[in-house]
Amino acid sequence: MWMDPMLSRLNGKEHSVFTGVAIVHCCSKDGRLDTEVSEFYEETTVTFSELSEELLWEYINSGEPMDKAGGYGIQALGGMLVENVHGDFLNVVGFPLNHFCKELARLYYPPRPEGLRRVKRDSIPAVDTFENLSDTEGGGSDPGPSAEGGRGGEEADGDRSQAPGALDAALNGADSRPPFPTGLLELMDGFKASKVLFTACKLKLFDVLKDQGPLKAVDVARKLDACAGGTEQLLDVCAALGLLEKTHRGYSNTAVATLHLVSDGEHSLLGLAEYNDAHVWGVFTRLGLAVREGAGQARGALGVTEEEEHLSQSREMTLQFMRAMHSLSKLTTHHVATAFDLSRFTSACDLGGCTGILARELAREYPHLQVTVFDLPEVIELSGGFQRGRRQTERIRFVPGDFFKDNLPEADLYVLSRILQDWPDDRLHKLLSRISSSCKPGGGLLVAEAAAEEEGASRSPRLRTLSAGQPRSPDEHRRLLQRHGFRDVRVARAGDLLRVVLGTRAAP
Ligand SMILES: C[S@@+](CC[C@H](N)C(=O)[O-])C[C@H]1O[C@@H](n2cnc3c(N)ncnc32)[C@H](O)[C@@H]1O
Repeated sequence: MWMDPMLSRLNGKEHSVFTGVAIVHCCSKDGRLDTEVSEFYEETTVTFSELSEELLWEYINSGEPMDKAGGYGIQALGGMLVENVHGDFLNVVGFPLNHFCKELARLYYPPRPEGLRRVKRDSIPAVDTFENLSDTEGGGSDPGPSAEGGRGGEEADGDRSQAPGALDAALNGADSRPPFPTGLLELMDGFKASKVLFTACKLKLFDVLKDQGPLKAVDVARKLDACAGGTEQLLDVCAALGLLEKTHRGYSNTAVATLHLVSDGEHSLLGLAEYNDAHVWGVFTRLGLAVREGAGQARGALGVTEEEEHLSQSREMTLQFMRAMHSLSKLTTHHVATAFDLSRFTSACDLGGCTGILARELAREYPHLQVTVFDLPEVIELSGGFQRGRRQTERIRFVPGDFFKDNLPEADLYVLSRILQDWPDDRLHKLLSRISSSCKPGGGLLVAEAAAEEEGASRSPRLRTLSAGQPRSPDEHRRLLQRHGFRDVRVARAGDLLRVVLGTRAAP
């Protein structure tokens, strides 16, 4: 449409572009036509430049129509009309393409329940913009004053003019430029996404939205007692990361956030996020020092297990560690307890059993099993806090001790869940040899460890701690148990994260 009469009214003003889009998804089911309508709204603010009448006429006389689908053309000469865009640039040009693509992905590729949806890099707002966190308007793309329309103009039209060299290369069927290093750039940016997630968790953002969402940014800021500009940017990045939903009514939690990021959820991973932020983040910042000077010089990043380093520290840190282990274990205990039929055993001892969460699952799954949780005294002392609200079965008992020094409780099944990978070989062999001595012939050893990379584990087990131990292949696990007197060693996958190994103690 021609905008001449409107131009003089917009000159130097701020204007909101508000677009509503409905996606109608149709499919036929048993001869019936099913339809699903997904609607969303996108609001973007355009600040128009203050132009002299002379310049305005230059633009009007250029015959360049503002002919976008209900919006403004900001390409070529149109670029000089716009001073600032706050929000999605494509929405101004007439269609909120970024939001539209996200909606399509949500409709046709819903997030896998166990993982966060990775949103295409282009649509993730630049986290660097957090540098300007004041409440004054600062974000958004700036098409710049150039009469050529700059970057914005090219994107709006999809009319990317090719450099002569590129055209030659295309014609010759050869492009000498290296492929765009998307994966590498994502890797370099990844820590920002983690920090955004940790910060949102720490601020209890997902709790606020769970109880009161959807909320506008300014209301979230008020509830968090935080700066409005910074809160809005945090909310937008969380939305781009698939943690929040943004509509014209405000922000609300996505299903994955409701399930895993609110504090009182049955499947909450908040404890793990808090621990990673408070402890693991610091450990990894010392990685360079640990690599250069060795583990002894820079405790924490290499060679010293997480728990060894911090269990000697404060009670709060021990609790934080236990909350992290507890929330992670909740995802895996059922798989570990049921990977093999353990009904032939009548007593089990979970060495390093922490809060007792696996013990509870074992007791639930095997009604005749008595389970002992054996862990360091400071951990056992705090384990009571994790039993609240649940009926503590009489078949579970908690025993304090050090598995390197103290007598191991008697049991016909010993369990080591996520223990071996944290220890260097000498400690690991010491522990296995102590278990082997305590275990009677016919008894069992059940080991659950992170699956190694080659088995398609969703993330590298090595990355988990960069600790002194190492992830092992199924064969390596088999040999390890055989070396310590266990036979009939069987290996199974336990969900996405772990591998479970079961061996039977041979007669000496
Ligand atoms: C990585 S956590 C694993 C916790 C639990 N097994 C799980 O799968 O979630 C290691 C556990 O081993 C315990 N631990 C570490 N050193 C120990 C020792 N020397 N004796 C007994 N327990 C120990 C820690 O307190 C912690 O609970």
